[in-house]
Amino acid sequence: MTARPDTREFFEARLRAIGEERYHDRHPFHQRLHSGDCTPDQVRAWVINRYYYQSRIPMKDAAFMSRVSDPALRRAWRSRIEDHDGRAPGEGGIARWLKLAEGVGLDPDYVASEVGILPATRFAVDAYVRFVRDEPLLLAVASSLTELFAPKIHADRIAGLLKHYEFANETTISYFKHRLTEAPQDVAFGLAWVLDRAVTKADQDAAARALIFKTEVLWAQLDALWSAYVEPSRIPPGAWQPGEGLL
Ligand SMILES: O=C(O)c1cc(C(=O)O)c2c(n1)C(=O)C(=O)c1cc(C(=O)O)[nH]c1-2
Repeated sequence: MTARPDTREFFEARLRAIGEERYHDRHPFHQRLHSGDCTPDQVRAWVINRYYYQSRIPMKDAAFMSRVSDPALRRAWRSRIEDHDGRAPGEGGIARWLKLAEGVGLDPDYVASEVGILPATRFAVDAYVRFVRDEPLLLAVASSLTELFAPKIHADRIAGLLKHYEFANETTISYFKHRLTEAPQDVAFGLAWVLDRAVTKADQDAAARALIFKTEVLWAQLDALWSAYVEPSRIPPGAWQPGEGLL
């Protein structure tokens, strides 16, 4: 006998519970960052490594769209690429991230060169891009649903950075301000899409696992940062050394 699927409401609650338990707002690195306890070099390490995640998001969205035959789904998805790449040079999330990089004293060209990224960051982020490229579309969309939990972390980050760090101002936090409006639109669409399609127990279980996988992609990046740049600091060969890539 096949197991009975969850109701739509129960399944949504199950997805949300995954965020409650596993989203990276619970990671000690974020708690340190948002409460003002990171040193300038720890903030820089976060900005450098997180750039790699940012840079791969539009690539994974392009990989996703390349597999979609439904024009309506592509139309709904494509704003994600423009959010990050902008419509002209100097616009969009990647450019805004590089403003943050400058604000913390990093040369944006160094950050954009992707030199010095931690090995585990690269592995985790590349695994996300591959997952979205290779897995069924339902799981690819489900893996984006960590964005359900992102507005809270972005709001906490804006407040925490403005309160505790001199570099924080309208320009340097503008990436996060934009995400406050972009992410809820994206995720409302993605959530409805997943809830409409994950109607068997097997699909619901697989979608929940995809979301867990994504929380692990995010968590692993912060574990890597902690291990390299917080006590006891063990910077892997080839990764960014404090003092490098400064303005
Ligand atoms: O600052 C964060 O904690 C955070 C988390 C996530 C996320 O949950 O994956 C994203 C973002 N920010 C973000 O800015 C962003 O553009 C984004 C896109 C996606 C995605 O999976 O498509 N996640 C996230």
